[in-house]
Amino acid sequence: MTGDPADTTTATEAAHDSTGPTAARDGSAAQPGGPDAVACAGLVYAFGGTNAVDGLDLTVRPGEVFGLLGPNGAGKTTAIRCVTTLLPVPAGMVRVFGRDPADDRMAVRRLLGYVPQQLSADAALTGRENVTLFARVFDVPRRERAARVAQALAAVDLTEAADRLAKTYSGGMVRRLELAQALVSAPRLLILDEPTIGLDPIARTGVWEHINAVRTATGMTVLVTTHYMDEADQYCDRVGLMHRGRVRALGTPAELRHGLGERRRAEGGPADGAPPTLEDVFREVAGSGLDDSSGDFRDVRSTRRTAQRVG
Ligand SMILES: Nc1ncnc2c1ncn2[C@@H]1O[C@H](COP(=O)(O)OP(=O)(O)OP(=O)(O)O)[C@@H](O)[C@H]1O
Repeated sequence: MTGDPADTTTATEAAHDSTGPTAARDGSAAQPGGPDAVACAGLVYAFGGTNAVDGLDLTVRPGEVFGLLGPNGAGKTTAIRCVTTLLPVPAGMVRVFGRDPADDRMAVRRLLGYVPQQLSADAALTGRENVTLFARVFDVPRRERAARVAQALAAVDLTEAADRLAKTYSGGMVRRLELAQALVSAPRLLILDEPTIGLDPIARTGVWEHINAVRTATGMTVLVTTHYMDEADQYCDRVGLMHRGRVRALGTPAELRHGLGERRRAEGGPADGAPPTLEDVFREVAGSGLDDSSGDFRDVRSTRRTAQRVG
């Protein structure tokens, strides 16, 4: 995650960057022949003289769960911030369901729900109050609000805990509460930045199960960033392996793993060697560029901060 001022996302800001719950607002599950959920071509974003995103080409198809993978500092958060309109697009192209954020920022924002790495829930409010706040910010009609909030909380299994203060929640519950906040306005595209960072394995599974259940129930598109290759392998339809600002390999996890297996066989590798993992694929595409020096102090510090606040 970054250290720029835009990162100090408050609950209201995050609400602003997010959009809602259950069935997508316009009933839009994947539309055959419709525009891609996200399309980026040649996207570049620089901090000072360094290109954090360096010619990113990326397509997320309607209705899929797409994982953007990469180590600290790969440029995932910066790319996502361009898609969510939090950062301008200085060079290259970004479209969200065919819309250009530069033409109509608010129209793009209304299409998406965003759960940033930073805390977007208010510890001093109950779960229900937190989700209601987002429902108000996103203009969920007053007469529908209570039902929609209850529905979003139920979708993430927080009905029983809904009237407890968020500060009494576990890390996994906080993450699920943030998911409910993003779902309450029924977005077409749900964007999650490191949704499971800092969670224990059971809580991580719980978060993914809820993401998948919501996707199945609504057909919404999900774009998720993660460091965890095993999670992406298990839960994402397709993944993009990002390194130094660009996607270096793209496909379903199985395609990428099998492709590496084929290359190893063609090069005369041991026939009985362990089948490649997604992490092996990543190491291959990143080559010598993937080592302990990936990311800088800022990246590691922000990751730790995120892990601490949900842990
Ligand atoms: N505000 C900033 N000022 C200067 N450099 C920045 C800023 N934000 C990010 N960077 C740099 O841009 C690069 C990409 O950062 P970004 O946060 O997009 O990566 P990431 O893949 O999301 O990493 P993480 O998983 O740690 O969040 C890194 O080298 C980072 O240090």
